[in-house]
Order: sequence, then structure tokens, then C-alpha cells
Amino acid sequence: MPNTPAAPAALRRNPGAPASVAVLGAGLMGHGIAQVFAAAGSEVRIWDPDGDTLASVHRRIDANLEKIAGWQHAPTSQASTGDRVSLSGSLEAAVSGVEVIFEASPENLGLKRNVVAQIDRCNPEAVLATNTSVLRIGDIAAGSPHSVRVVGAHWWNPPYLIPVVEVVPSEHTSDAVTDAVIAWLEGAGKLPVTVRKDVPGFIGNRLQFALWREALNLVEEGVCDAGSVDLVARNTFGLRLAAMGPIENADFIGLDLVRAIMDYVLPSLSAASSPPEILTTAVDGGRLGAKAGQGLLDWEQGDRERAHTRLLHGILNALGGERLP
Ligand SMILES: NC(=O)c1ccc[n+]([C@@H]2O[C@H](COP(=O)([O-])OP(=O)(O)OC[C@H]3O[C@@H](n4cnc5c(N)ncnc54)[C@H](O)[C@@H]3O)[C@@H](O)[C@H]2O)c1
Repeated sequence: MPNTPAAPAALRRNPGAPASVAVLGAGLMGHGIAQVFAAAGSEVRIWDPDGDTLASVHRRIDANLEKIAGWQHAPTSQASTGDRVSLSGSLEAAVSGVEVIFEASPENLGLKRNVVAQIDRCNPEAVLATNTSVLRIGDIAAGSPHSVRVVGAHWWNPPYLIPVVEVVPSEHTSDAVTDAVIAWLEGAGKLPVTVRKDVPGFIGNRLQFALWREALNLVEEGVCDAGSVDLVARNTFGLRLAAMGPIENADFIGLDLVRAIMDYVLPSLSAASSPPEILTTAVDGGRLGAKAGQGLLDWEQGDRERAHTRLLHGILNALGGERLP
């Protein structure tokens, strides 16, 4: 037997990671999804209609890797990650012949349906995973003759750090497609969670927006100021959440107590089915948050970048990472 040298570790593909991936939309989520598969050894093609966004993909992946360098357990730190991401000149060139397509275009139903229709014309065979945050997968796939291959794969930002990806089959998605996406995500080191019903917001965003509705309600009702909401959330149940989820926590304290508290407190919680006035007034007044320098809080120059770094380090800490000396 000839003694053939093993492929360099950096070029080997994790068992289960897809061989070829296309990512459509190279924004915040798209470039991070590309980074994850490239780090797992997949060949990744990425396309974005905005030339500047596309051209900055490698720079942004390098910046991500730099930010988490020096942390133990920081995933996707291989130096060659960027080498496996190639920029495509068109949607057609990106999707041609790949096994799986991750769609990360803007959160707009009409636009996403249009992207699906374009992909249907260029590559009707590949699995098509949409990274929609809240839209029903069945609504995105409606009208596609290939809806069996459309599935939700809802990543969380930043995709290269947050372990869970919610996998959402619609009523038309085949089991084989759902299973393949789960296997590929596992191959890329992710923790896929299947959502059994194609409901708006899936699991995580339903929970998150239920919390945000009450957070805004507290401020609107004058119970406390905006800063106090965050102070309490971060320094009470927020400290527990990464260690114990709400269901286990309910069991932990005793369901009789949970029922008694719900009996008393639920009638006073917000059950609003539209955004609160405090939010619509801010948006209409151009107070859009960190990017505008003013939102529900004041944002000074540099605050957003500092908050971003604090967020990344907080996530790495929660994942059990430790900054190396
Ligand atoms: N930002 C988050 O935290 C987050 C988390 C999970 C899921 N998502 C979802 O991921 C998707 C992308 O969000 P994002 O935050 O990366 O937005 P983004 O604005 O950063 O990126 C979207 C990119 O899509 C490009 N684009 C525009 N038209 C396109 C088309 N027809 N085909 C392909 N690309 C097109 C834009 O040029 C832009 O670069 C949305 O559906 C969003 O809801 C976002």
C-alpha cells in the first residue's frame, strides 16, 4: 500500500458537513453562515446583489475570527476559513450544482418568494434552507413547484457562536430534506432543534418577543424606566437562563407555585396584539436605536461597538470559554 499523506487538517471536512453550500445574501447573517460551513470544511459560494457587501465578506469573516481569537472553545478559528468562501458573480453561479442553499436575504415575504422562484429556475434539486426570523416557511414556499425541498433553518446572531439553529419544516417539506439539514448542521458543529409546527416566530423569537412586549409595556405604563428593565432582566432571571430554561425552572420551583403566580399576575401582563405606542412613536420620530444615536436609551459615539464586544464576550463566557492568558 502506498503511504499517502493525510490531507492537512485545515482541508479536511467534518463528517456530515455538506460538500458544497451556497449562501444568498452576504449581510450580517449570510457571511456568518458562510463562515461556519467554511470552518467545517465545506466549499462555500456566496452572493449578494450589493457589490460592496459582497466584496467585504472576507474582511468581515477575518474580523469575526479576530474578535474571538484568544478565547478557549471559540469555534471556527481556523486561519484557512476564508479560503473556502468564494464570491459569486450572480445568484445563478452561486447555486449551480451545490447540495444546499442557505437563503439570508432581507426579511420580506415578497422578496423571499422571488428569491425562491429564481433558485427554482437555476437549481431545482438542491435543498433550500431559509433563514427567515419569523415568517412561516409555508408562506415563503407558497407557489413553488419544489416546496418539498424548502425548509426553515433559523440561525441566531452571531451564527458562528450561537449553537442552536431552529429547523422548521412546512407542511410540504419532505422528511428527507429536514433530516439532511439537521445532519449538515450537526456536521458543522451546530445544535439543530426541530420545530414541529410552522408557526410565525418559531420557538426562540416567540419567547423573545413575548418578553420584549412586556419590557416595553413596563416602560409605557410608567412602572420603571428603560434602564431599570434591562438592569433587572440582566441581574435576575437573565443570570439563570443559560443554566436553566423556563420549563425546567418551572418544575424546579414547583408547578403549584407557578400556577398560583400565573393566576394572580397573568391578567395584568400585556396581551397587546400590535406594537406598543412607545415603540411606534420612537420609530416614527427617527429614534431607531443605536444606529441613530437615540432609541429607548441614549447611544453615544462608540457605545454600539462597546456593547457588541460585551455581547460577544458574554456569549463566550456563557459557552464556557475563557480568555487565554
Ligand atoms: N440579524 C439577525 O439577528 C437575524 C437573526 C436570524 C435571522 N435573521 C434573518 O436573516 C435574514 C437576513 O438578515 P440580516 O440581518 O443578515 O440582514 P442584512 O440586511 O444584514 O443582510 C441582507 C442582505 O441581503 C441582500 N439582498 C438584498 N436583496 C437580495 C436578494 N434578492 N437575494 C439575496 N440577497 C439579497 C442585501 O444586499 C443584504 O446584504 C433575514 O431574513 C433576517 O430576518 C436575522
